[in-house]
Amino acid sequence: MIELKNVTKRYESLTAVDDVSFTVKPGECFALLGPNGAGKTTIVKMLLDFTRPTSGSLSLSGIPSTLAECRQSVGYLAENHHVPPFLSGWHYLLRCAELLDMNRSEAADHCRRIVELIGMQGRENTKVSTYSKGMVQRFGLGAALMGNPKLLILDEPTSGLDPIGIREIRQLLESLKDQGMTIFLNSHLLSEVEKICDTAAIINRGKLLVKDTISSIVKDGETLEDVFVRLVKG
Ligand SMILES: Nc1ncnc2c1ncn2[C@@H]1O[C@H](COP(=O)(O)OP(=O)(O)OP(=O)(O)O)[C@@H](O)[C@H]1O
Repeated sequence: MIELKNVTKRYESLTAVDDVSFTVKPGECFALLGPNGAGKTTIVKMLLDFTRPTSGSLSLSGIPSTLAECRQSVGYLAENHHVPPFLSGWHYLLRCAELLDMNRSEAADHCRRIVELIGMQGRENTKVSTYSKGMVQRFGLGAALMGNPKLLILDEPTSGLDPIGIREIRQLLESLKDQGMTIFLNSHLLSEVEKICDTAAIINRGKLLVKDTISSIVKDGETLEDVFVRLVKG
């Protein structure tokens, strides 16, 4: 589903991503982990073609990341995604659907399905300004799901959320995963990653330290946080 082959990204003298290769298979729930400045967002930006690698290549569903068609089945939720507070959640989703060239009645049918998927039935008609951060994030995820993606790319989906909001997003991601969605997420919340994800990669200063199943990375008696600290501190 996702393949990085010897990807390097330099910003002048800084090597933000250094010869990174890994794959994420269809149906996998994958977390890209690393300390601040490790290169996680730079990898996401290259997958979305917001920036291009200095060398190496990235592909989605076998199609190079530089070609727009590779993102036809991709939903993306940026870190600190903004949902206009003066709209209702329903109107926000409806606007997103209309941007996808659906007519009003198709858009309404589709949005009803999305509202159900994100578990916001009964709350969709109140203004976003009255929502908790977890609810706002659910609507952000709803927008990312609008084009019926097969792959979701989420940059820090639980950033700034309280434990209840974090749990809401986890439950939503678990249900999407059960429906066969491939999920690629950047996160600092290692305990959450351990609960949701099948596989993870840890990068530090642009270099890949490990990419494997969580069960292979985390040995008996350890947590993902223990492994993370051990590998990153070297
Ligand atoms: N446009 C840019 N120009 C110059 N340097 C950049 C640019 N974008 C990122 N960097 C640098 O590249 C490195 C990797 O940044 P990146 O944002 O990918 O890290 P990150 O792992 O996502 O960090 P965080 O967890 O803090 O979001 C950092 O040193 C950052 O300062």
